[in-house]
Amino acid sequence: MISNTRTSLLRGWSAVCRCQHRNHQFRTSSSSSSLFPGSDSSSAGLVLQSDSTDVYQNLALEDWIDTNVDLQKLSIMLLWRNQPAVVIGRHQNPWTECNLPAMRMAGIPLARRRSGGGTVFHDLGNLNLTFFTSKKAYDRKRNLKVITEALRRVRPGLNVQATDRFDIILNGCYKISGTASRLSRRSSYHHCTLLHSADRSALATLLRPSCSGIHSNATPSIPSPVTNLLDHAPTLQLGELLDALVHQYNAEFGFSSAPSLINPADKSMFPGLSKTVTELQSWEWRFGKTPKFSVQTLLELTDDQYSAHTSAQLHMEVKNGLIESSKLDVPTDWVPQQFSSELSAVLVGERFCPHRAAAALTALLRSETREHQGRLHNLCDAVLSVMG
Ligand SMILES: Nc1ncnc2c1ncn2[C@@H]1O[C@H](COP(=O)(O)OC(=O)CCCC[C@@H]2CCSS2)[C@@H](O)[C@H]1O
Repeated sequence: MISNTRTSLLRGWSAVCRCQHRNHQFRTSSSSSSLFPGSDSSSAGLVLQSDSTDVYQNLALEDWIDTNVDLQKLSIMLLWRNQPAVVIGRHQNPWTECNLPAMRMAGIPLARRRSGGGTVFHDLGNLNLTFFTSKKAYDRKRNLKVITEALRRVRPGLNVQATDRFDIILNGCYKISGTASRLSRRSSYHHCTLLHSADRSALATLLRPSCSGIHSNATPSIPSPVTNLLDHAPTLQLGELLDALVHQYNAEFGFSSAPSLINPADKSMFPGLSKTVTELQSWEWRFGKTPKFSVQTLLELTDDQYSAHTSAQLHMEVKNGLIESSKLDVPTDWVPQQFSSELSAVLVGERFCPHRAAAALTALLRSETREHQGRLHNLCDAVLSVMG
C-alpha cells in the first residue's frame, strides 16, 4: 500500500519535473530527489498553476497534493481559476446558502469543498490561491501578506489589509479575499480567493437562500460587501497580478520557483485524482453531507378556478439530504386529509430535491380522481418549491 502511494507520487512529481524542463521554467534539476528533499536539505518551494478551470478537478487537485505529496520539506503555492461555480464550506447547507433554482437555470455547478467556512462565488475573474505546507509551517497571516504586499507592489495606491478573520479588505470595508483552511495530522493547506474582475451581480444573485424556514446548526456564511480589484486599479491585468504574486511568494519565503502549468486531468501525473472528482461531483457529497436540518414553513395555496386561497403548514426533518419525516397540515376542507397524509408518506426516504420528489408525487397525482386535481397539483408544487 505504502509503496503504491510512493510509486505513484514519485511518478506524478517526476512528471511535473519533466514538464518544467520542457518549458525551461525551472532552474532546479529534474531528479525527483530535488522535489522531495532528504532530511538534511533545507525546505523548498514550488509554484504551480492549474490549467483546468473545472471546479471539481481543481478541488480534487488540492486533495491530491495534500494526500500524496510530502509537505514536510516542500511548500507549494497553487494558483487556479474556475468557470462560474458556487463553492460551499464542508459543514454548510446548500439550501440556505445558495439560490439553487437560479444556479440550475444558469447551469452553474455547486461544489462542496473539504475545508470549513462560508460560501463563495467563483468565475474566471476570481483567482484562487492554495498554500500547502507542513502543519508546523502553517501561517495564514504570512500567506495573506504575500497577497497584500504583491498588491501594494503592483499598485502602491491600493489600500488593502488582512483582517483578524483572515479576509482581505480594500478601503477598510470591501472584501476582496476570503479564506478557509484544512489541517491534517502533519500537513495543512490554506486557500483563499482574490476578486480581480468577477461578476458581482451573479455573485449577489446566486448567494441567496433557496428556501426559508430551515433550522440547523450548519456553518452560516458571513456576508460582506465585496469589490473587484479591477474597479480600483483599472489597468491591472490578471497576468501582472499573477507575476506579482509569484514574485512575492518567492520573496517572502526565500524560494526561487517559476510557475509550472499542470493539468489535473493528466492521469499519469495525478493517478487516482479522477476518482476524487467523481466523489466531489456526487449528490451524496454535495447535498448528502449537509448537517441534519429541519424545515418548518407556511405554504400559500391557491385555487385559480374558484379564486380561493389558504395556507398549509409543512414540517420536515432532513438527514444526509434525505427526508426522514414529513408532516403536512392542510385545512381538510381544501383537500382530503388522506391526500396530505399520503403526500407526506410518499416523500419519506426521498432526496430533499425537487426532481426526485416530483417523480414520487407524479405517481401519487396520477392515482387521484379529477375532482381535486387543481388543488392537489398546486399543493405538490408548493411542497416542491421548498426544496429549491
Ligand atoms: N470569490 C469571493 N471572494 C471574496 N468574497 C466573496 C467571494 N464570493 C463571495 N464572497 C463574499 O464572502 C461571503 C462569505 O464569506 P465567509 O467568510 O462566510 O466565507 C468565505 O469567505 C470562505 C472563503 C473560501 C475560500 C476558498 C478558497 C478556494 S475554494 S473557496 C459571501 O457571502 C460574500 O459576501
